[in-house]
Amino acid sequence: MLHIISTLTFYFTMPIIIVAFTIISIFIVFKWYSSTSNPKKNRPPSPLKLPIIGNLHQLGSNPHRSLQTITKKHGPLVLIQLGNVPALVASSAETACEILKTHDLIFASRPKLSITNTLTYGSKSIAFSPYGEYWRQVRSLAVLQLLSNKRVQSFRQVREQETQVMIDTIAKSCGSVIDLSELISSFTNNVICRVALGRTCGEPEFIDLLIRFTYLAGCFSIGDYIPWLSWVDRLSGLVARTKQAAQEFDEFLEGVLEEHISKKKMVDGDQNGSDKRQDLVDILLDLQTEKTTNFILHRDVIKAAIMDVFAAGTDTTSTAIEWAISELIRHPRVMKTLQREVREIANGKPMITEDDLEKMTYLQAVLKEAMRLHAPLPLLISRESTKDVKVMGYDISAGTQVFVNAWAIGRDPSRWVEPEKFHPERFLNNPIDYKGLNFEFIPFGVGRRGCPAIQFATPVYELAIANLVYKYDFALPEEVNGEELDMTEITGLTLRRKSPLLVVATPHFG
Ligand code: HEM
Repeated sequence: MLHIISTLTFYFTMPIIIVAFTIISIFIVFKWYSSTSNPKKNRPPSPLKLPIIGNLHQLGSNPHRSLQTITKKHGPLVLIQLGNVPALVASSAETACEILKTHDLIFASRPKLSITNTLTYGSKSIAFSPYGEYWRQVRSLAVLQLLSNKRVQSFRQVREQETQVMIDTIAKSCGSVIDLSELISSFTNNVICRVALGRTCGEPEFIDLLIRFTYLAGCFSIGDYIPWLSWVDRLSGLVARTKQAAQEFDEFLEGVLEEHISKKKMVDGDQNGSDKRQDLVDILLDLQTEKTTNFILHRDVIKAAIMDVFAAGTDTTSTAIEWAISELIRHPRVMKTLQREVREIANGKPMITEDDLEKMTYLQAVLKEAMRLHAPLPLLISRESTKDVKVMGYDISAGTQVFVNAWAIGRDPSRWVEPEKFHPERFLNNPIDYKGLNFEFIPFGVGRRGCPAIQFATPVYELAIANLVYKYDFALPEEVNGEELDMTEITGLTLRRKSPLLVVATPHFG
């Protein structure tokens, strides 16, 4: 009897549940669609989207490539939907110019993303802070005090010494296989650590922390796009790992500040003025005590500024070097032409110095070509519109996230002849540069939020590459042909090689 009643109840209630579920689902989808599309507005073309997630599933593991495919079909300005967040994708020089120049002010903010917010003291770093007075003050402080021509010059010795260390380390490999990716990472880390903190920081715990930190800064948090799914980030451990890395980095930076404060007391007390060499922390602490800026340098601001140099400066620079050397190994003709140039100009001296670099026109062309094909930050750093605006005649709402696909723009066939080919000659006798005037070539971004450290970064990688190819001939292990080098990418905070660059280096000078 009981069985019959429960079976009848099941048969009566089941259709009601199904109907209720269907009505609720239709309602949610309808609400979601009407909130993400407004028929009165002239929106840019969009690919078909799924309920709730929109186009999130189409981003894949290499979003710069997936977005290039989408724009090939729908045009150079596309509006996609990432969960609840509309996102504009610009993939041509013209659309990038509209966003980064014509409407620079409206697109000068950054979206608040939970991971970088936790890692950078509540978005206090220059790179991730929203547009406003705080960002203006801290960026102009960095530009004037840390990244000026004079300051960059003062770190010349550090760059030259660390290049020498890298070259000497390779010399010790005695023709065996070396992991050039690891060596290059440790070279850029050493340069940045010495410039920022006055010492190298090769302790395995710190290297591990830096790897975790940069990995997390490039991670995607589902809660940023579909807030009611933010529990997924907690469940996956992303939130806990981010908090842990932020705390460990803070402890490290606190130690660095204390070290510098005690050293400063000793130097100030020493009338003979013993060691007066200044690193970035010294400069920031001096500014804090002198109160020469009308901006109060709280401890968190100093720590966030140091973090900027690590987060924005290490991976980007090492990635640029890694790709350039990879392309050279794959293109023996280009490698030979470059080696001829640097070897003629250096003329047998022990090391190439920064004075030699500007005479090396082919080197400049090689580096630009490598950067065109492998922008270290392929989608720059995402922006956010602060007002409703019209772009190329389309209506873009305030709060839209913006991706400028610098990687796709560098490979746009309407701008570049045989764009997929590594052909440095295209940059010889050609004024195109990455300083922000040529929108077909923007690996450093452009405008108010463009990279403020071009002058800082270029001598680091130019010097490294010039000396590597000057001192050594490179081959792949087991006599594999250079042309066969695997160039698979992996996207994180930067776009890196998936597999480490393993090479055999033979000294050129016996
Ligand atoms: C090859 C090396 C580098 C490349 C390709 C690069 C590229 C970039 C790009 C694409 C952006 C975002 C631009 C935009 O949104 O328009 C950026 C921002 C930034 N970069 Fe670099 N960068 C490099 C090295 C460095 C170094 C060495 C530092 C520091 C010492 C640095 C500090 C910054 C900072 C602080 C920002 C944020 C600017 C802001 O939001 O106002 N970068 N960089």
